[in-house]
Amino acid sequence: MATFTVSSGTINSLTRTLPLTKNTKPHSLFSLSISLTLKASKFTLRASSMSYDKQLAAAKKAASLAARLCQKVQKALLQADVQSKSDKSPVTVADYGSQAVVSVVLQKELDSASFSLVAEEDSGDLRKEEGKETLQRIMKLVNETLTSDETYGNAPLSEEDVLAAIDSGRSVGGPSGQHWVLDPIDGTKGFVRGDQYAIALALLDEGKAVLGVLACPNLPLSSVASHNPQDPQEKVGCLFYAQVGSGTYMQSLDGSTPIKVHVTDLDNPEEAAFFESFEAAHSLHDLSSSIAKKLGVRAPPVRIDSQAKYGALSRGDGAIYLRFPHKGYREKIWDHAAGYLVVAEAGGVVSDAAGNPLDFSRGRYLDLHEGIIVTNQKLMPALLKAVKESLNEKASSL
Ligand SMILES: Nc1ncnc2c1ncn2[C@@H]1O[C@H](COP(=O)(O)O)[C@@H](OP(=O)(O)O)[C@H]1O
Ligand SMILES: [Mg+2]
Ligand SMILES: [Mg+2]
Ligand SMILES: [Mg+2]
Repeated sequence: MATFTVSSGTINSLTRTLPLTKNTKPHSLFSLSISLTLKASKFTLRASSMSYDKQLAAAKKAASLAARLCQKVQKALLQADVQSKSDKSPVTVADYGSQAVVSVVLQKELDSASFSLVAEEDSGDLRKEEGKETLQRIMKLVNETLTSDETYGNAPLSEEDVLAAIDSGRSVGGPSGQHWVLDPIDGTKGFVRGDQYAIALALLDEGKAVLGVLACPNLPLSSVASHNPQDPQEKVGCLFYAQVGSGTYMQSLDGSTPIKVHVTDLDNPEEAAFFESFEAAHSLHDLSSSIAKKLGVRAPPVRIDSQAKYGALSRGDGAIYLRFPHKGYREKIWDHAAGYLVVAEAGGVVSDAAGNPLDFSRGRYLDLHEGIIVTNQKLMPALLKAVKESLNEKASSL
């Protein structure tokens, strides 16, 4: 016989919402409690037995193929002369191409009838007369990438197919059903400089992140701090992935055996290294420096682009990630959903500056208090205190 356990808190909170009167008989309360117990148990069983293995395999394949496309474009971009480097079109080609590849792969691998994708790019500019040449280049690149995987055979996509694949990313997401969330190139500025960038893909189910995949083509497999750029194994890039309740894993982008990763267990903030955006326009470096000073952090900040920061933190390269955008900026869900789950499943904590969890259920934007802070459970109380003090000082100096 199966035995069910349900916390008394669940029953208490359920009974609180029921209309109990003076006339409610003890035996009816008893049967009510039994029926609630069974209902709650059914829910628990369903939630814990939910597996996203099939979606995870599809997401890893999609992100790895998109990474292959981006690597090719970045290589050509870095070899180009100065004049064509200032031309923004290679970046555009890679952004759109990556989005098209991920969309096509997910729809080929999974049930396309219920497919919903919330993604950064749309095809508006490509449908204009001046976008025609760029669209041709994207189509060629997407077809080359897809046929490099033998399972997709030789059925090239038309321009219309590519446009439709990009536009499937127009979903508005929300609190019900399943939605994929994609940033086809996160860290565009890093991509252009030849630095870090990521293909970030997450799955939301009923508003919660349940899968997170980060392909980081320029992130070394060993720690950011200790890696040896001469070692060819260091050049293959990393793939992080997490499924809710199953931990976070990392493998090389060329498919090495995955290893389970965990955030640092450091409890002394003085020894912590902290990450922030490379771009000062994306995060207030002065504010993070004031927070780090309060915590006694000795090392200088590690500034890298994209959600590669979440990946690096999930394996303990650093202990803290601070992100404080300038006033008025609204964060988008594709800039954080995948990174959030990669860190959370590796034992870390991600919250806004007031300690609230991130809420991915409200559509394309995240509504936040001030900024995003990430660290392990031991350091979070001290970090929250330092953040609060620094924000108060900043407010009183205005
Ligand atoms: N003024 C701003 N403040 C904060 N974030 C910004 C910003 N302008 C752009 N961004 C976001 O910062 C992301 C890059 O983050 P990071 O600084 O960690 O590399 C960008 O993602 P894209 O490169 O996908 O557009 C973009 O969404
Ligand atoms: Mg982004
Ligand atoms: Mg992007
Ligand atoms: Mg962008």
